[in-house]
Amino acid sequence: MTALLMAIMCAVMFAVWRFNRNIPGLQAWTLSYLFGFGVAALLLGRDSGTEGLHSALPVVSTFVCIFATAYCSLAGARAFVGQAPLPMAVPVAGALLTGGIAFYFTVLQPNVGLRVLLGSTISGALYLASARTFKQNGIGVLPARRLISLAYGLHGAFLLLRPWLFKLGSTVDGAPDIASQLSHFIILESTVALILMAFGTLMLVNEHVTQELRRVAEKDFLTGVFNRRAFLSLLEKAGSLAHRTQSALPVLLVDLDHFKQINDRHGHKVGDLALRHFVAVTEGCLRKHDVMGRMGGEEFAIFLPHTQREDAQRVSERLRSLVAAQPLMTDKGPVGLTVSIGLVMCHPGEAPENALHRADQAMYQAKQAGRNRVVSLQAASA
Ligand SMILES: Nc1nc2c(ncn2[C@@H]2O[C@H](COP(=O)(O)OP(=O)(O)OP(=O)(O)O)[C@@H](O)[C@H]2O)c(=O)[nH]1
Repeated sequence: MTALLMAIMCAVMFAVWRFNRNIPGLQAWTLSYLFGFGVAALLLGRDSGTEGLHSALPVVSTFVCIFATAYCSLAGARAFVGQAPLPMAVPVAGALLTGGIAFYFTVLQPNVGLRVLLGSTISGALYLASARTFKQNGIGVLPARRLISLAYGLHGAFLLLRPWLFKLGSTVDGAPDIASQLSHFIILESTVALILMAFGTLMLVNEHVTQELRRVAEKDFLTGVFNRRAFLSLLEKAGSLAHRTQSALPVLLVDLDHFKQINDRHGHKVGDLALRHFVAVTEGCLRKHDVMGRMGGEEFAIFLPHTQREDAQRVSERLRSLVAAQPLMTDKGPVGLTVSIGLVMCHPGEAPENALHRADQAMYQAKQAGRNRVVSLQAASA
């Protein structure tokens, strides 16, 4: 039954991976289930009484497959949360060590207890490391990470305890019966843990796809900042929050100067690079909770929550001078950029579109006054 379940989960994981190859970690998790199926098939061989598992090769293979199952889970977790892959030497050394332990305690110094203790400790530690990887990366906010981290953690802890359960079982009356029941329990536990992990993995896939869809719907493809629609909706929310506290919200409209000339002189590709460069410079100048969006073409809007007019004025000036001081470096030399900025305060109760319209007027005045400057409009006209 376990082998059948593993085969089904393996096929499901493979199908999911085949259609979602860009999801980090999924390939490693699919491999993990493949090795898990290998373990179940090898154990099935033993249950049906084949000769094989009495010799060293199947025992070594089972141990290496158990190690590979656990290692691929960790590799998947690391890839999913964006950590660098471990050097290839780590899994190779781990597989050799596990295989060596299995061989040594099967052929040279037969000792099932020590063999199981060492093998379980290695894979238990790997599952705990997988749980820790998710715990350190957003477990609090994302339910899929909570589930998979719990499944990895519990399974890891159980693997570490397993040899001691056997030891305890062997000291009570009716030891052979207890050992056999423990074996069945262990297989049951592994099956349940692997099913939970598979559910967790599928939920993670769902989380990733949902985040991707949200990103595509909300973000500007070229620069990665919010698109116009998403920016306006965030501005509306921030505006109503500011309305509750009766505070004004600074809104900036930033337009790159003579951008058409950059495209004409250096080509559209350099124009695109210039837009990205501008966004990078701006993001370096803003705080974490400031929000930026691309309104279209070479026009961007920014709002600065919890900021007074004087501070917003300082931020605008700093942004203007930073952009002017940091040209885009290309193969053919630096390409200078400047921006014209319109700054207004979105007053409590004012519609975001109206504030943006006023910021646009301020920006237009900055253009008219010679560009590369900030114009701040004082009062709402609506
Ligand atoms: N490379 C690139 N160019 C773009 C993009 N979107 C809009 N543009 C170009 O941006 C230029 C904007 O030109 P204009 O509206 O005349 O403005 P400008 O040249 O910046 O002049 P001022 O705003 O008056 O300083 C046009 O040539 C558009 O083709 C884009 O995504 N990539």
